[in-house]
Amino acid sequence: MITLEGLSKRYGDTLAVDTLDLTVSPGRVTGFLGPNGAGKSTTMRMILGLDTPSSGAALVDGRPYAAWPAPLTKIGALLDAKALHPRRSARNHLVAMAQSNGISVSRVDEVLSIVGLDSVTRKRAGQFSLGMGQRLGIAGALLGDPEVLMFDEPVNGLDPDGVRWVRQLMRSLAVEGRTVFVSSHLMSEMQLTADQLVVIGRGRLIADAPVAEVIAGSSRTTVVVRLPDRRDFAVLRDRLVAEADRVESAGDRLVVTGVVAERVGDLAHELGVRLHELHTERASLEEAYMELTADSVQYGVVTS
Ligand SMILES: Nc1ncnc2c1ncn2[C@@H]1O[C@H](COP(=O)(O)OP(=O)(O)OP(=O)(O)O)[C@@H](O)[C@H]1O
Repeated sequence: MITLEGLSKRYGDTLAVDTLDLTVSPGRVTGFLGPNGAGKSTTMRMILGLDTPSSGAALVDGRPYAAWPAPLTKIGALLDAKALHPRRSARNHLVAMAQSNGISVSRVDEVLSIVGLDSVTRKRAGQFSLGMGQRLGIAGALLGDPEVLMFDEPVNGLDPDGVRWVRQLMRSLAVEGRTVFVSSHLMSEMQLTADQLVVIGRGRLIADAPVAEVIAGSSRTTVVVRLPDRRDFAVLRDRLVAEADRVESAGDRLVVTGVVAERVGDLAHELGVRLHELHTERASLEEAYMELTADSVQYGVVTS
């Protein structure tokens, strides 16, 4: 489990992270989203003790990262895939990490095989492609068989096969009961991978909810009702106007925002009106995300 308690970080005039309170729970993949400059990397660096909070605390299973005697066995992370010694081989890079945390060398070969780098273990890390570097970084995160895993943009530079592999890996780590905290700008990928979403903007928490809830909360998620009878149509429309956020008429259809399909069905039943169709059109995660973060985009393009 990762716990943030009033976590803040100030760099000069910039409040990069602003009093974040958050629990990232085990057994699920938690997506960490936010526009450029929102404070995601800074938050992750503080969790790993690479940056000192200006106030508040970032705890891994109740203790700061540095308080764990062999931290790699508690939390594994991929932050910057390029942070490698360029002349060291993939294997030697991992052996050095293992030795500093009392991890057996046999585990190095195990993780190289898990990430599909067994054929290039002697190749220098400096000659790796971006995708191979990402795989090596993921191998490093898995090295200590930790309960908590954190990945900053793990699919960056991976081909479609690699992207799918990372998705399956994250899912299986969560199924094993681990805490998986992953940042990404790829909304379609997050929609497939994450169970829970944490969205921040300008360092502040905007949302912490299951993916389905974030999507359901979007104004682009609508309920569509089709009624064959004009009088029924008017009766249901007038009733919905009283409790929905928006009701639009489109031919023999009503398009309703802010009321779930179950409620529309119950109302139709109560009013004795006949329906020929009732379904929900869900927003994509990207649409829901854009709406949530519209006010916190630091480098957005101004349109009129
Ligand atoms: N070492 C630093 N010194 C000064 N300012 C910094 C430093 N690191 C980050 N910042 C600032 O803090 C804010 C948050 O940056 P951060 O990199 O954490 O955002 P992010 O959400 O990870 O962004 P991205 O999606 O672009 O990676 C930004 O305004 C950034 O310019």
